Amino acid sequence: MRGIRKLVCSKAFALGVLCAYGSVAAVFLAIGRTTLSCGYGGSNIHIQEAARTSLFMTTIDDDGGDKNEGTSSELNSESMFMDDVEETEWLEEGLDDVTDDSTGAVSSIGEGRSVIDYQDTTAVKEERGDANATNRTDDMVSEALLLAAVIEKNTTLVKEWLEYTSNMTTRSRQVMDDSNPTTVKVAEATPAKERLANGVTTTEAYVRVVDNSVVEPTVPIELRTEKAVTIETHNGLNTRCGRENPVTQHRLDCKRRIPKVIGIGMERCGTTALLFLLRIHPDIVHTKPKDVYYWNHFPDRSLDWYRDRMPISSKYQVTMEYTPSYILSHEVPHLINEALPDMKFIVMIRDPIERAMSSYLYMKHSRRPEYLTYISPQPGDPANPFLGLSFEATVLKQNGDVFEDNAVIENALYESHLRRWFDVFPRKQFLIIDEGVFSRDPVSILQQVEDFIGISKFFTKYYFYFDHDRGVFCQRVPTKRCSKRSIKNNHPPIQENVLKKLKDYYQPYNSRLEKLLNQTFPWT
Ligand SMILES: Nc1ncnc2c1ncn2[C@@H]1O[C@H](COP(=O)(O)OS(=O)(=O)O)[C@@H](OP(=O)(O)O)[C@H]1O
Repeated sequence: MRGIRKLVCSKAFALGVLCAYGSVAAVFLAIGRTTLSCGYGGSNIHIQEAARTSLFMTTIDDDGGDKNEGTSSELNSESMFMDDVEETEWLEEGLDDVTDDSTGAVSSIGEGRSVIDYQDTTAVKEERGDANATNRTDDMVSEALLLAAVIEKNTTLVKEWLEYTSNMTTRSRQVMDDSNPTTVKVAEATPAKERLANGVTTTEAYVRVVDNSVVEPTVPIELRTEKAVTIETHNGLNTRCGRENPVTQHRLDCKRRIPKVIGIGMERCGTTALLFLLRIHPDIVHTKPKDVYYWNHFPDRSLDWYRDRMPISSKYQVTMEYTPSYILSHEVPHLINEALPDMKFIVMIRDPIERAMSSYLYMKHSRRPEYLTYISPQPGDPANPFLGLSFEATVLKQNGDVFEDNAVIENALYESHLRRWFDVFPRKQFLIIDEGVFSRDPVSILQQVEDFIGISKFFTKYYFYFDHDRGVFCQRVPTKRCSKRSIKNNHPPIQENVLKKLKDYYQPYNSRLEKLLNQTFPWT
């Protein structure tokens, strides 16, 4: 049965907010009803309505079956949500150039502001007329604030919501209790569909509220506006540590933490892109730049030193660092195991020949001497020995054999590298990702990462778009960002005879890898 309650907030000023809880959390506004307010801390929330805007909400019961359908294909193309999105470039080499404005990202929805006016909570209580009214009122007010924040993209409301939820009574306070690992959490508001008819744009959004005491509180909301409004997602309202709110910082226990997840490989396998896309998850924080090199370059320094390299996180977040060169080390697995035996590891791998070409091009273009010696120990021009050396001359010795000691080749012997780690840690502590799958369908991979790390389910296709010029998926919200330099498959062709030699060389390693991982790869 599909649902049922409809809310209209039109030219007449708004109205009321009711959140009904049962098997679903439902929210609706009613025209001309009691005006409600959130009477906490002496402050009321008033949102003014602009003329000619109507807001129309429909909630759908959870047996509707189609709550999340339609969120993918429609969102895969650039839509009206892109209109006023700023594009910011990011660099492959590091993420430190990227300003993180995703914290509590809120922006004006522009014209067509809707109005919600929350007044007396007791009215809600009377309306409900049952014994649990007080707790429910708290929930209702919380939901109302949240919705207002979602709809209005209003920073003040977001803060109000955070403050309010931290002052909630009984059941909700219990939820916020330190001993309880989960908390009331707003995960997302995801626009799912958009229709334009008779000059009216209708946007359907899904608001996901994670609350460990409410079952299935996903609330689909339909917004109908006479003018197009931009609905974007605000991430992690109550899990991220903000800069300007000491109360919230205290509640979230904001401090630096040792990572729970480390990306250990492989270089040139999309590791920067993975971390970059992961970063919009409200439950993840990561180092900038991504490589820390603690375990392989500074193992004599203390764990406190390592911790100091980490970003500030809340107690609801997971800290990550990604140093792809760790996987090559013989000592690092043992060092980590001694100090942090429960560590989880992410390893990205890729067609070894593609990886070799990517590595070659990267080293060659970087022109850094330490890289150039990797390309080939065969001297060329004495003044600049490796510049201009071809891929073929880099991967093959003068006698035509594969140059197996060369890092461009050797790093892609995934099976032997992984085996050293599997000897030390249980297999279940590793997530192995094929870059080919990641580049085609990053959302499925990001969802696997969510499961692997054990964080909330957040990722949908809404957050990403495919950049046809670069050939890669990029971040869509809160701002549009993409790799500056990545142009996928921009590799020069490899001579047939060299390609065959490389395929033959990697073949036994690749089949051992498939056995080790009990998994097949298109490039084996
Ligand atoms: N979104 C996305 N999806 C999939 N793959 C992507 C993406 N963005 C970048 N790339 C490709 O990743 C390659 C760089 O890998 P790394 O970031 O691991 O390189 S590094 O080790 O940190 O230098 C590099 O590969 P090549 O272009 O073949 O060199 C990038 O193109």
